[in-house]
Amino acid sequence: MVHNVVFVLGPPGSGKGTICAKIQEDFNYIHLSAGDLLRAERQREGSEFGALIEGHITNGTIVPVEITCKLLENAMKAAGDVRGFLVDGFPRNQNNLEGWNAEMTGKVDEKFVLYLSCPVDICISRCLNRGQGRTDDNEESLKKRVVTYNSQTFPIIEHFEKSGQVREVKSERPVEEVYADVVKLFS
Ligand SMILES: Nc1ncnc2c1ncn2[C@@H]1O[C@H](COP(=O)(O)OP(=O)(O)O)[C@@H](O)[C@H]1O
Ligand SMILES: O=c1ccn([C@@H]2O[C@H](COP(=O)(O)OP(=O)(O)O)[C@@H](O)[C@H]2O)c(=O)[nH]1
Ligand SMILES: [Mg+2]
Repeated sequence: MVHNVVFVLGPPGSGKGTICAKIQEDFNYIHLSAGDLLRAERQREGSEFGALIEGHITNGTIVPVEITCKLLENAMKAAGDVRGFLVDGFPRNQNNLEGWNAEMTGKVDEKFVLYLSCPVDICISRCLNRGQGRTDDNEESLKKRVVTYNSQTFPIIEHFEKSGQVREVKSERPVEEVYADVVKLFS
């Protein structure tokens, strides 16, 4: 079975998780947050990757694609017959993109990339107020995450832009306004 996939990218705090949860509610798309899958794997009893994942998350660096892609593919297989998947926060760099293409080509139909763009100062304050007790929502980690986003992840958005696959929605606005524009992409 070929899985429909929409990538959801944007800086930390741009609202990827929030918007994906709303899309999942209103459309038969399943939200797969790569970050959430990694945090779950980090906690999993007997995981051999726990410490490695924790190090990357605290440092705002990016976990090797072999780990993340496997978690994503397992989640897709477990979901059964749905309209598609919102792959939230992935691919985050060239390694992720190449690994995903090598493993998933022929298994997925990439519909488009939803890019939530938002000024970095707003993103940082949102993360600092997120209140989810994450080990990376602090000034030090956020500084590193923004450097990683600018140097490694934004070039991936530019890659998709070259083939006209990017749908940008400005997300510094209130959630309702952002979501009203996002809905048009799924209707
Ligand atoms: N449009 C918005 N306006 C104000 N706050 C928002 C908006 N979208 C998300 N938030 C809040 O900002 C924080 C980060 O949102 P989240 O969805 O976790 O972003 P991301 O997954 O891109 O890091 C959360 O506390 C969320 O409630
Ligand atoms: O495909 C991914 C997704 C996330 N991460 C790591 O998990 C952290 C948090 O990612 P998440 O998407 O949850 O952060 P958000 O953008 O939602 O704040 C990132 O900074 C990375 O360290 C990763 O290595 N690969
Ligand atoms: Mg998120």
